[in-house]
Amino acid sequence: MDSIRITGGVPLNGTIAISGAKNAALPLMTCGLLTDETLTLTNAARLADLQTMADLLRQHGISVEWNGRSISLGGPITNTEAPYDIVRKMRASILVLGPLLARCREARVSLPGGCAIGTRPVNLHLKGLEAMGAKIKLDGGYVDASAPQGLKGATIVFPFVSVGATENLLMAASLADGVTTLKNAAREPEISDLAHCLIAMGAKIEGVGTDTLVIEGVKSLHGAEHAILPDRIETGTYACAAAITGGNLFLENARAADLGAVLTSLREAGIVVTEEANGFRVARANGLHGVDVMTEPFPGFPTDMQAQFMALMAVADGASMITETIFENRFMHVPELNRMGAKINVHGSSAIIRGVKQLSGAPVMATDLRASFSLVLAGLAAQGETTISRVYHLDRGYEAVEQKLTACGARIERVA
Ligand SMILES: CC(=O)N[C@H]1[C@@H](OP(=O)(O)OP(=O)(O)OC[C@H]2O[C@@H](n3ccc(=O)[nH]c3=O)[C@H](O)[C@@H]2O)O[C@H](CO)[C@@H](O)[C@@H]1O
Ligand SMILES: C=C(OP(=O)(O)O)C(=O)O
Repeated sequence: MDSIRITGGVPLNGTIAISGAKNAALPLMTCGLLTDETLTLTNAARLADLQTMADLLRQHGISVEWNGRSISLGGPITNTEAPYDIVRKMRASILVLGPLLARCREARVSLPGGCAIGTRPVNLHLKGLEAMGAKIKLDGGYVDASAPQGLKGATIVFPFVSVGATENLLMAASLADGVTTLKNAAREPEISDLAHCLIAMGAKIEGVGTDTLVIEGVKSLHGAEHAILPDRIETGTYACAAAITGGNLFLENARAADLGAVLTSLREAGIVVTEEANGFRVARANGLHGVDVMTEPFPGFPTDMQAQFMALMAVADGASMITETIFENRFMHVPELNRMGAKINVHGSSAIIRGVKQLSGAPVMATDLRASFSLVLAGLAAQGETTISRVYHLDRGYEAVEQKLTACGARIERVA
């Protein structure tokens, strides 16, 4: 298993090109199940999770061809089962359920199970599909779903915001018979990106970007070409890298509008963020102050930025409180940051961080994707050497980490 070794203490300076978003690419790839014609996605990052999704789609009979940064997907579907061996690697695999059911009127998809950050049930996905006429049984760890007469439009009011359930039902509704209304839908930029791709494929969707999506089902969808939006979480992560090292980074392709709450918190902490053509610049001018944040659905502060922001707060002047409201167990990075000299206490869903002057390098272990990068950030700022093991978590969602950071002055290498 690979590890990453970092010798900290170098301010990062230069340009980092932001890749296409993992969390947009995964649902977009499942749109390949909605038509036999070719769907081409450009600006795709080379990430382990996209490879896993490619493996899953191939298992359904879809051809998946990479050409540089483009992925071309083409039908027909020959198998409607999503097996445990692939689904267990990546929870986003559940996103094949809606498209398979809408297209083939049946699907058997392994239940994804929990993960390091929480139990993560899929009840909202299943209830929504049932409201659209699907019959669902749980059998041997699998969701057995069928809709012999096809899916029907329905009004679905989500009791709380779910990104994945909104995506699954948005795709299913695009091919259902009649009008579907999704209320209290997620408003993440990745949902709008998915809606724009579906519209390019011939779907009829209104309310894009709002919490009410109205979808008039069509008989069939056609091929299209769609550019995946830049990764707002990768952007926020490298913004924290500039801030924590006292550096100055231009984040190329980054979209400030997708990062409102993160940039507000960075500015409150004393970080200078300046919009420029085709991106923005993040620099630490003077101090770094502790600020409180609470994770919330978009447009609030994203849970996927919580661990990285905590690493930054670990070296801020004064105390801060970070409250996690989305996942019940997303503080696995705390003991590892504390091993590097941070002073963080967890009380229920909040962490109290007392900033320290300096972290010190240590061997630490990555527990999930964003927790991994919080340790990279801590390592970049720490005195001495940090070795992070289990970096396969990092490879799920960050492209070319060592190359991007080395080009800006970091001393970081992968050790096989
Ligand atoms: C591939 C992808 O895009 N992943 C993102 C997606 O995950 P994902 O789509 O899994 O996250 P959701 O928005 O669905 O989850 C939000 C909360 O709702 C709960 N829940 C969700 C569905 C359900 O049927 N029942 C239920 O109880 C979850 O356990 C969680 O506590 O959004 C999360 C929240 O922004 C991000 O952290 C993930 O990076
Ligand atoms: C939690 C994440 O991803 P996933 O939903 O795929 O586990 C993430 O991207 O931070």
